[in-house]
Amino acid sequence: MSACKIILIRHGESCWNQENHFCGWFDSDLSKTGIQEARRGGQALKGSCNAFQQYLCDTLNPHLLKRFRSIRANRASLDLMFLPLQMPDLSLNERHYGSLTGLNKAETAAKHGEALVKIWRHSYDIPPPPMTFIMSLDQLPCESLKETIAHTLPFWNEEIAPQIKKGKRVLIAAHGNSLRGIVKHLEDMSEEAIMELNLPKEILILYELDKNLKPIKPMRFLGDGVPAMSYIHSHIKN
Ligand SMILES: O=C(O)[C@@H](COP(=O)(O)O)OP(=O)(O)O
Repeated sequence: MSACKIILIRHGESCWNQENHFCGWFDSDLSKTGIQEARRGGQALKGSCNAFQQYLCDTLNPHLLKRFRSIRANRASLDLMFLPLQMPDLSLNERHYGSLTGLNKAETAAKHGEALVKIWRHSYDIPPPPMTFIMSLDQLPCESLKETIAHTLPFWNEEIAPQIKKGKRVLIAAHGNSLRGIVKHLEDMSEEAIMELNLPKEILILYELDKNLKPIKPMRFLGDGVPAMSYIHSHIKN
């Protein structure tokens, strides 16, 4: 098998991102900026990836796909309907932010200190404080990145990897932390390195993989207005 390409894409800014709330599993709609970012992501997809054959997303994301489609209605130039959408899967959902869900990130950092909040946000195996009320017994009250990877990886191994190995070009749309989990797995990143990694929104992230599905080159950003690569190692905003 020759090198194959996959694209990862983090959704555009949601209203809760804009208001600086911890989102986790909360399904916030896109902000105006997020809609523009989705449009930019769509244009980049159209320009760069017309050979992509499978679109995988999480259960929180279908409304984002609808956004792509409504943007298409407004702008005849944008056509993403060619991409077959695999049924959204819970495995790609965002990390559960526990009792931080809905709190303001800056206020939480002011209350508990930047260092602790950075650990809650981006460490590998330290979860945020748990939710005190849970809806069902099989629901975790909060998740560390390690636990997120534990529910994402089987989907990668059982659904995504076989499609890539069959030669399909796969596009995965998901969230900041569920995608950080995939990147950690692909790049065998250390716990220290993953702590510093933050992915930009609605920027196409291209990986070229070998037959063992390991990157043969560093990730690349595609499209117009892409940030410098240094963005991903430094940008954690409150
Ligand atoms: O849950 C959230 O608040 C953000 C990421 O949080 P941080 O990694 O910035 O803490 O996730 P997304 O908006 O990508 O779904």
